[in-house]
Amino acid sequence: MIKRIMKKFALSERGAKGFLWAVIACTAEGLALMIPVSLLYYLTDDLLKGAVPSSHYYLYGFGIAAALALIILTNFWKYNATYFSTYRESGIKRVRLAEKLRKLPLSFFGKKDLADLTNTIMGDVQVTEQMMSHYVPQFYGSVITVCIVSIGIFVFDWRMALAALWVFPVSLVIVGFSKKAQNYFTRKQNLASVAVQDGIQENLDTLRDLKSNNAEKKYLEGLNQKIRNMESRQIKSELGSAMFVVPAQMILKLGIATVALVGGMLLVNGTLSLITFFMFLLVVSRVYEPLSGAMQNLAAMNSLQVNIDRMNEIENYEEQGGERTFCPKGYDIEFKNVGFAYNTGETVLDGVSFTAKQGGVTALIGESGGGKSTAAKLAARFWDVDRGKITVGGVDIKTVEPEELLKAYSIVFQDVTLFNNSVMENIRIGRNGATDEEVLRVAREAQCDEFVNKLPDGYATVIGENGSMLSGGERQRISIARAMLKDAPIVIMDEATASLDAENESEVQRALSALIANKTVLIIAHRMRTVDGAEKIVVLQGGKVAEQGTPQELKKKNGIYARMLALQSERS
Ligand SMILES: Nc1ncnc2c1ncn2[C@@H]1O[C@H](COP(=O)(O)OP(=O)(O)OP(=O)(O)O)[C@@H](O)[C@H]1O
Repeated sequence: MIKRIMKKFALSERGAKGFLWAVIACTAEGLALMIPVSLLYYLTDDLLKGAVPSSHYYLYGFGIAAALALIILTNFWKYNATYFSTYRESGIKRVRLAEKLRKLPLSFFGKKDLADLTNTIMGDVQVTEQMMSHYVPQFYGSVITVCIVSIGIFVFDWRMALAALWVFPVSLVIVGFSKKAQNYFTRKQNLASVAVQDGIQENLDTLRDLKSNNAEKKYLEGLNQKIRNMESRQIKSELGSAMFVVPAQMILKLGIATVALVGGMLLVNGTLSLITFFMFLLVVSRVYEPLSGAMQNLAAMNSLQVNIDRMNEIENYEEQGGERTFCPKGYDIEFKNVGFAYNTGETVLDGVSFTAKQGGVTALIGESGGGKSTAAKLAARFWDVDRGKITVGGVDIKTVEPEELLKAYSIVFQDVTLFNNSVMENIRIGRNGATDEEVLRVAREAQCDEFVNKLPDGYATVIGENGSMLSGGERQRISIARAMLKDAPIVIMDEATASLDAENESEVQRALSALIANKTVLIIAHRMRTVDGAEKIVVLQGGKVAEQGTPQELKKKNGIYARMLALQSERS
């Protein structure tokens, strides 16, 4: 049972137990609320007989006190079981999802956009939290309460019980039928709202380009259309829910009418006592309430499965696994007949084989789109290869847990990511726990000192979101300092010196040569000047290795590299 609850509502074992407990608490509260009805029944019976016998005074007094105490206690229990356990579970869920995202391969993020993922971690968890605390246990609790009360009232009078209870199966069937339609509406509504979030985020990210291309107006028109579409989806979803909820609630209310009608007829032909009739009127006035309330949120409750499915999609996605230990024999990186395609299915690398030797620089060059960045990312297991293998020191990197593997890598990306924190902390990300002195040393070596000292608070200056206060070259130097601090045996650089002016570049190059001594260095370069000192050059063209060798060998070969070299020296 616990396993089924865990699966149905995507709960942890503790959460499933908490949910079961919450349903029991809601049932107990529903039953406790029936005690005053029974007391009223006996009291009316006494009054109809003439007077309340004095021996019953204590009974009623005790009954009222006990009913009150039970109602308060079960209410408190319900509150505790539903709200507290759900909020605890939501916390666990958010952490679990975030933890899972950390372990997912980048191929997953290629399929999902950021707005969609944020929507799942924040939005879907919040909807589930709201439903699991306010409506779902209450719904199940009220259904169980009705079942228990039904047994009781059948014992009293089966004819009246039928008149009172026929409405329950009918309204539950309507609820059941609406599920498919509700799921459809919710899915469409979710897609529309993710499109709006995406649009807003994209608008903010690309504001500068939109303005400079005078494309803002056209973009905003598109965004307005998305917002209108979301509005219309929301209205359709509400209408779709009302179409089922209103009839189901009306049918529930019909139960009171049929009790009055059947009761009146039975009273007239003398087969029903007045007190039983009165008791049924009391019961039907109470027993429909919780179910009718729960139906009000039927739409959200029915569509809860959509939210749960979206969370499960993340939780069930296959992680990049592997050993938690990485003991290579040296750090040579070897590509062996590597083939790879992104989610789009188009082959990006095909039969790529080369070795990047430890203690030397291997430069990847070639036409734009030739697969250089892809090869570098595969070398760090950002994606797994489709064919062939990549080894580091003889160990297939597919067999090593990515977090463990990346401890051996320092990576300087072309598009540097900086955090809205101080320069000092932005560099320290390279090695958690590095002392201020160590950070200052690498910052000096990466030529950061001069520009950082001009900032208002030096190394303590907070540099804005993604380093918005800094120039491209400055951001890149911070990222180089980070890599230096990490001091890992493998260095991957994606045109790391692209944004530096000539003077800075030669200084950073000098610093880089200190960083890369006796390391395996894979550098993606567009400028031939950067790669002239490399031990090996690999030319990638159309996803295949077109040439490889030392710069001298390739110059002699008079092929692609020689042509690129000639072209660039012509330009400069
Ligand atoms: N995340 C991705 N999803 C799908 N296709 C991608 C992705 N990244 C790159 N590609 C495609 O893979 C091919 C190789 O891209 P890659 O970035 O590896 O080339 P590159 O040689 O580094 O190019 P450049 O010199 O312009 O940076 C290109 O056709 C590109 O469109």
